[in-house]
Amino acid sequence: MKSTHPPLSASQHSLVPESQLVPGEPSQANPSRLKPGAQLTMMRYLQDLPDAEVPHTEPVPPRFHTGRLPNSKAGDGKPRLLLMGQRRSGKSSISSVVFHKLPPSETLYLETTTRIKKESMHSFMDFQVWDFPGHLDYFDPAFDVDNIFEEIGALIWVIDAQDEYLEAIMRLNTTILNLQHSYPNINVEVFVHKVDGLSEDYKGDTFRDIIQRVQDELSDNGYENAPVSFYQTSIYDHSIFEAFSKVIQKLIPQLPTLEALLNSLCSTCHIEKAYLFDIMSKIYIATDTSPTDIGSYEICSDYIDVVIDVSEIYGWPRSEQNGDDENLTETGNNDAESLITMERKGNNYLYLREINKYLALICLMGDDSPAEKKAVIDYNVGVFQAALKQVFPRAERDAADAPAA
Ligand SMILES: Nc1nc2c(ncn2[C@@H]2O[C@H](COP(=O)(O)OP(=O)(O)OP(=O)(O)O)[C@@H](O)[C@H]2O)c(=O)[nH]1
Repeated sequence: MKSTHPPLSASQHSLVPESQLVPGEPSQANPSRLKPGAQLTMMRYLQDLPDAEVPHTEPVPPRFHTGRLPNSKAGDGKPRLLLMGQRRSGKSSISSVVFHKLPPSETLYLETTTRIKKESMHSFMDFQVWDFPGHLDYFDPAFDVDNIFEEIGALIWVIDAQDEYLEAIMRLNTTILNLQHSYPNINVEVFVHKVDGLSEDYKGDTFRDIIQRVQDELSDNGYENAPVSFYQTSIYDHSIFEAFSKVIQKLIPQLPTLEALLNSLCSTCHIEKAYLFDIMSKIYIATDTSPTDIGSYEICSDYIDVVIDVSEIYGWPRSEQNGDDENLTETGNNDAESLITMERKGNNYLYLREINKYLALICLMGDDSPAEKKAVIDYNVGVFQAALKQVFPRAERDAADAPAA
């Protein structure tokens, strides 16, 4: 079938770079609404300003995604996530729900953690999750602080929003200040947790109050730019997965490349939103740069569950071959089990394609994406998959080495 759509290319950009815009001339995409006279007066006014405010040009270090692990000495690409916070704030529940698929209601029976629980996760990248008991003071001289913080990717601090949180904030502030001193690059991710039990108004107020208290303390100590982020989370909805997705994304050096590839795929195939999911945890490791809403994430995440359930019943052992180009099938997908489904859900088409053992691509398409385009989408997703192989060669190799599922 011949198609008029060009194949996907990572270097496709249709936007005019900002540097090519002539200053003072309205761009075609955004024509000035000022009349020529008014524009002239404004130009003169700006030129005549004796002391126009000059923006601060000192290079600001990247606060969030740095393209490398914030604190990995060994550089082995195995980040460590630390879960810390007060007792009963929900740390073990989070780890069990996200990484072990424990139904949220069963976290009621989890026992309190008494010693540091270390778990290794093997997925598209290997990482460790360390669950800390709530009562420990990690900066006590009895602890080897370097051993704990030396190679971490992110510190996730869990605050129970349904409980008194002042003490939790005090401990968080002390921890951040200590870290700023010795390990300023560690991402601190604050989960304002258990928000499911709060009314909308109270939830917003609590969230703002916590942010304000932490930021005030940091700026009082001269750390305005500390890499601290805040999320509202609950294990009873998708918010915990979405928050974890954002935490993990900051640890993926290839993120900008993945986003560029997904952007190209979306514009080439008229896809509204594309997510690259880690199948095991349902964390999305990248999405295109169009605005994300929790609704589309929820649809995609539920869809993965359905596909996994169905493939457990009707799946087949994947090929052990590491598909060379000449062996590729028409869909370009010979080396991993592939599952393609188009389904109408509301006004959307959903498209899922297993990219390798660990990753699945899910695309949301609007009403204007008729099923006839599927061949083009298949082709472009095949190209995307080939590009991904170069970005994540390790994941592909492991997928091929691993015993058939
Ligand atoms: N409502 C609500 N309850 C939660 C949530 N997450 C955890 N919980 C409950 O909080 C309680 C404590 O959870 P744990 O995971 O044991 O807390 P922890 O921080 O690991 O506690 P320690 O091991 O003592 O440090 C459990 O009863 C969970 O069911 C949440 O998102 N919403």
